[in-house]
Amino acid sequence: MDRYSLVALICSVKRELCLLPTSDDVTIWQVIRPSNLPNIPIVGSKAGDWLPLLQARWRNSINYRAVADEINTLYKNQPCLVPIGGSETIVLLPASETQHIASQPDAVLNMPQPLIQGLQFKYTFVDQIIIEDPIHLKIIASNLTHQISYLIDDVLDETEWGFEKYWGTDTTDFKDIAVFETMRRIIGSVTNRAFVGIPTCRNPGLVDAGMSYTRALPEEAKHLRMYPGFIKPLVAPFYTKRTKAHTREFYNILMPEIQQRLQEYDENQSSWEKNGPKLDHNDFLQWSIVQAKAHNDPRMAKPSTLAGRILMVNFGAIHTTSFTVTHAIFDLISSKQEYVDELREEISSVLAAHGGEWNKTAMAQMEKLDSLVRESLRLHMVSTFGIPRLVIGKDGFTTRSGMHIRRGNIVAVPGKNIATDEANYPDADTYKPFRFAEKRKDEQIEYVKRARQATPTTSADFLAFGHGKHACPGRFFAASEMKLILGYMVMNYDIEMLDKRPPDIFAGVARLPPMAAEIRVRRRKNTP
Ligand code: HEM
Repeated sequence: MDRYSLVALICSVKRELCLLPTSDDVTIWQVIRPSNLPNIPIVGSKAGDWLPLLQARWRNSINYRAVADEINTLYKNQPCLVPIGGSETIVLLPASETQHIASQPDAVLNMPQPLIQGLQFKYTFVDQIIIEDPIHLKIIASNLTHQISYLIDDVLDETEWGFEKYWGTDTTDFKDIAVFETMRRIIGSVTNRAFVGIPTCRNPGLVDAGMSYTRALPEEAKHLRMYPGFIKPLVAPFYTKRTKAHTREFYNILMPEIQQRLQEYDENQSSWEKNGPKLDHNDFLQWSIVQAKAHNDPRMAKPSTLAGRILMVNFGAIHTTSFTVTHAIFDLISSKQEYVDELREEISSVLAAHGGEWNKTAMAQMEKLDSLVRESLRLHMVSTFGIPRLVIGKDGFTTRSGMHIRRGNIVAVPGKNIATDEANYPDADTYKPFRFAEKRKDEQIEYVKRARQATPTTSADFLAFGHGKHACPGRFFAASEMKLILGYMVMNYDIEMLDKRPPDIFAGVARLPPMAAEIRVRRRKNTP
């Protein structure tokens, strides 16, 4: 064991015993303070444990499936503590608290803080101004979402390019395809088409650097979290070498495009100010430049800050979308050929009614395609826990049932269990791709509920995109992108059905698709 790991181990044991604080500020009181956690059952602990939190953390870390089962059977309707290696102990509240948590103000339950602390952004993200002033949230929620209908042609063009490049055009022989590996590349280019435009989006180095950054970050953060705040600045340079290197690669590829756009903006600024901006580029980078120039802090328009924002949105968008599309493909091809046929029928008839054009209205009418995406999100939420929030209110947080939780704790609800609860979804463990499309058509259900079955709609029973004011702002774009990619795939490729779905991978609180699994595909004849 090297000396860094030894210090990390000692610190993590001390933290378990509540002898060390979990925040970055160390005071004597924090060092000797008693436990801040509420006195409720601990998942993974056993009668007779001497150090129940520490022993449960150890057990939970080596068998995460057992944790999920225990929560589902014993703690469905009562709160519990979930200690898991590499993360804070979570105060898991029952499903009945979901709406109450989601509607709390940031000053009581904070959403970004668990993420910022959990991912140790202070050390793993180079430009802190992006964390402090996340204007990208507004750009995603307003520009990106409002521009979806204008971006459809670009997304389709990039989807075609990606499938031809990574799945091929051979209409004679089937070939083996690694689903996740090819999807992450296709989704990387498609998403970046909307972020930085063509040709930069097709640079494989850009997608690779963004994905490698996303992969390295949780691992580095896991090590850093084991240290108390005053040691972190000393050890961070050793632990963050990979994220720093991938950030540099990402910036180097983007810089020429950013410099050129900034120059173009400066040259045209006076005419744009007079006649309104004429945007040759309709993408996230251009919207960011316009926002940054209007901002009163000149640091916002620095090329490195603009590149950092693109890296941040790559981090939020590409892994999540690639995981979901991979799940959706495996779910579909491990089910029934009839489902594929039904989808093709729906897509063909809707496209025929729209002159063969994929547009916003046509896509809204593809309810089975939409339902299939939502069903896979329901069954395979990336994180087992929904809406994690840090209690920052100075008086703590009181649950709907009256339990008091002190400041500094992280609360969440069992998102995965909620999504597979029979009370919410009949036949909950069964994959029914058109479950939500059928609900939309069911006249027995009141109109408002029927209308709330589309993929991006969040609710207390559907937490794949979170819920409340911090629900994923990219979900409208993601839903359209996933529908286009999956729709294009079923219309243009034959895929050999599987007898059995390859199992998901459990990694801590995350549930990932079978990343290395392959399928057999062949381009369909007579496709455009
Ligand atoms: C299938 C794809 C996606 C999934 C499953 C997903 C899921 C999530 C979830 C669970 C959250 C946390 C919400 C909460 O705690 O209430 C979130 C937040 C976020 N997502 Fe997504 N996301 C996806 C795609 C995207 C895309 C495409 C973008 C960008 C275009 C994006 C940008 C963000 C951002 C910026 C946040 C932070 C929101 C905030 O701080 O208020 N996501 N996402």
